Amino acid sequence: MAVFTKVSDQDLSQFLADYDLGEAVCLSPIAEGVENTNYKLETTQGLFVLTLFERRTPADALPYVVGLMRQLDARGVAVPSPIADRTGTYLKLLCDRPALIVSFLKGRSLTDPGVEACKEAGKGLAELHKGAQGYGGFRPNPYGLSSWGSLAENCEQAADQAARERLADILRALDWLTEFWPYHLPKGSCHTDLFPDNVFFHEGKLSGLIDFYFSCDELRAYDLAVCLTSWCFDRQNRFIPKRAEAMIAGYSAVHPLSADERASLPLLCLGASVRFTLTRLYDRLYPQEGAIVLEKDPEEFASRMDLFFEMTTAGKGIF
Ligand SMILES: Nc1ncnc2c1ncn2[C@@H]1O[C@H](COP(=O)(O)OP(=O)(O)OP(=O)(O)O)[C@@H](O)[C@H]1O
Ligand SMILES: N[C@@H](CCO)C(=O)O
Repeated sequence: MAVFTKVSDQDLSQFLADYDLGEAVCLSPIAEGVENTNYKLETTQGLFVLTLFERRTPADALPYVVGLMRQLDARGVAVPSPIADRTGTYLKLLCDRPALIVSFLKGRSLTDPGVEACKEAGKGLAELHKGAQGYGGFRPNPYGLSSWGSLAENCEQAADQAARERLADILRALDWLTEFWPYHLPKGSCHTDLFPDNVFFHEGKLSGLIDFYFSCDELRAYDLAVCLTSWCFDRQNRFIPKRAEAMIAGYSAVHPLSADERASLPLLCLGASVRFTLTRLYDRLYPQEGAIVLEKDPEEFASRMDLFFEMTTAGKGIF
């Protein structure tokens, strides 16, 4: 359960006084997530999500995120609608944290998505990329390639023996990535964290994309690689090529994917698995005091990193 910051009834009623959302009925902590504090907020006018942004989501990044969500929402992509207060302000302070209210979306995420769900997710990502076209904001990726070296150094400073061994693999992968990163591929506003837990399904159809707080300008094919790396493994952590095939087909049906982008996918999947191994390792080595949070296992992505390293260095395609 990710609750880093507790909001009292008094804090909440003062906060809500600026909005046209009626009176608070119930504020309940949300049991998923590792990054920010999330509450389900019920008011006399309906259901919402209240997010307080924590250490990986700095206040100066949020106008980009909210602007992107508003554009996607306006273009009919299924994302939560940001809610403004009476003065038209979306981002406010609550308990000394930047805070945002968004609409509550229907549906549930899948814990073990099959081939059809992977296809839908590929389509959903492509709709997001299409809907983001022309967005005027700019945010470099705070957790992109250029950040991985210093994240690894920070991890090294607090590493135990097991972490040290993994860091050696990470550094080896980083050398490869630095040498061959395909900077020339097309960029756009990307989600960069579209894991299965950030995609909702309702009655068998994709019903919502959430958690835009890492959104930034990135290679679009890297965004697809994040999805491949997080959706296309089974519960035993085995890569399922049919899921990857369906996801790429779903994406390509909505948004073009060049031969060059496609050929770069194994390397970009290696990058994505390095990113998530590192941030998970960092969170394990530097836990936040007083936080209620379910730790995510760095090994899950470290073994995916091994697989994509092998694929990339052997010059194999994604299947
Ligand atoms: N708009 C929404 N509508 C309904 N439920 C939501 C919404 N936003 C978030 N949630 C719920 O809150 C949970 C956590 O949200 P979110 O993924 O944004 O948190 P996080 O801490 O950033 O997590 P992550 O570990 O994925 O980065 C989601 O898994 C979902 O159950
Ligand atoms: N989706 C990420 C958390 C956000 O950094 C993970 O599962 O590690």
